[in-house]
Amino acid sequence: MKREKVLIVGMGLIGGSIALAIRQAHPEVKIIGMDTNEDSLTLALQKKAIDEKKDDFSEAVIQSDVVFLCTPVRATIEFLNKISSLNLKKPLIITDVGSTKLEISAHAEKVLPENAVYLGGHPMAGSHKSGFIAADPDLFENAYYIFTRSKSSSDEQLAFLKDLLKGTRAKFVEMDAGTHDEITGMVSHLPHIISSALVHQNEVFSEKFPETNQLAAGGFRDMTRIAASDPTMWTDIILSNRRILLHRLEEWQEEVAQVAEWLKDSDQEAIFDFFAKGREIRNRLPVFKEGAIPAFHDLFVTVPDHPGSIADVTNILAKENISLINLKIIENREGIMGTLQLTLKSKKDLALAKQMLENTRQYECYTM
Ligand SMILES: NC(=O)c1ccc[n+]([C@@H]2O[C@H](COP(=O)([O-])OP(=O)(O)OC[C@H]3O[C@@H](n4cnc5c(N)ncnc54)[C@H](O)[C@@H]3O)[C@@H](O)[C@H]2O)c1
Ligand SMILES: O=C(O)C(=O)C[C@]1(C(=O)O)C=C[C@@H](O)C=C1
Repeated sequence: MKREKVLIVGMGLIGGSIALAIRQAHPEVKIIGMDTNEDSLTLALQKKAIDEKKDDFSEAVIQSDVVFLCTPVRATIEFLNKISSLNLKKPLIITDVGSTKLEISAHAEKVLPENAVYLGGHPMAGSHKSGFIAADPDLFENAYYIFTRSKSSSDEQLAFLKDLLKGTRAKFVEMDAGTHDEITGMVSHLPHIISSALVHQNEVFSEKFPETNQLAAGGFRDMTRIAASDPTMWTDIILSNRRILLHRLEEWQEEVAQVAEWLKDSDQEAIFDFFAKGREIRNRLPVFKEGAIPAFHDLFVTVPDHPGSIADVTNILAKENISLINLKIIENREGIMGTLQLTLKSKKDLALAKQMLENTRQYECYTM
């Protein structure tokens, strides 16, 4: 098996992070990038995550030894269709990073030509951020990276892929595609639906009470961070896992209806048990081991309310060469301190930005 040329289609958050991780562990590998977003490709070239960019998918596949499909699920299925009509002259390993596995792997088994073997992949780490700008070689460190094997794949091919991905420092696990979709439906897809539903409910509510958004504190923010994720990606995911999610949504409605019943009855004991058991279960969840890096690096800075205070903050960062992925004013009331949310590229940049801003004694900084 050769790994001279790797093609990554979709140079966004996940494709970009994979390119950077392969680059770190295997600098000799030639990485070709493809994307419809020119900005992501240009940045990937600048950061040397890829050696070249290509427009012609068929030509790029034919030249490659390994293809990573890192696009939204629907596009990934379309790319499998395109590969099915190619006349491959050498063996090809195809993998993907899609958040669902059953539909993609069944399709790959059905359409792929003789010389191609498919191994499904899904790194269980990510973010609500999109594009190469948010890519990070350490994104998958200590995270689970799930493989769903196709019948035609061999142990040797799986070992080869793991070695190619060793720079991710992820923990590789295997499971069947059906189990994968059940589990991710529960712990990833359902929470994204609930988070967006909460944001929608609040939008209608806040028309009547306009102060609502200013007052929303940690609880609402924690619950709704993932509602800021990419809509194409999430439309594809939930339609691809439709059957399973319809069950989970039914159960969710029962959970919520039960709480409403207890409230109607002012059933203090049942409500207490609900929260007590909830806390106990939440506290039992395994925590990220030392070294695991959250997928985003947000620093919250309280700034005095005077003209030019945002520029003062960005100037301090610029002097240290710290680049910002995003800057958001999340609280700004006249006459009092406001809060800025600065999104930084890495844990290192976050620590440096915090230190520099705190050194001025003008800003209070915190992370969540
Ligand atoms: N974001 C996460 O947390 C996360 C985690 C694990 C897996 N995933 C999965 O990874 C995949 C990519 O997600 P992401 O977060 O990197 O999204 P992203 O938006 O950051 O990147 C996707 C990239 O694919 C490109 N693209 C879309 N259609 C294309 C096409 N037809 N041809 C070429 N390029 C195309 C987009 O321009 C974009 O740059 C999705 O399938 C998603 O389900 C996401
Ligand atoms: O942290 C986030 O923002 C994510 O949504 C990451 C997350 C998740 O649900 O945990 C999202 C989709 C993936 O397929 C895997 C991970």
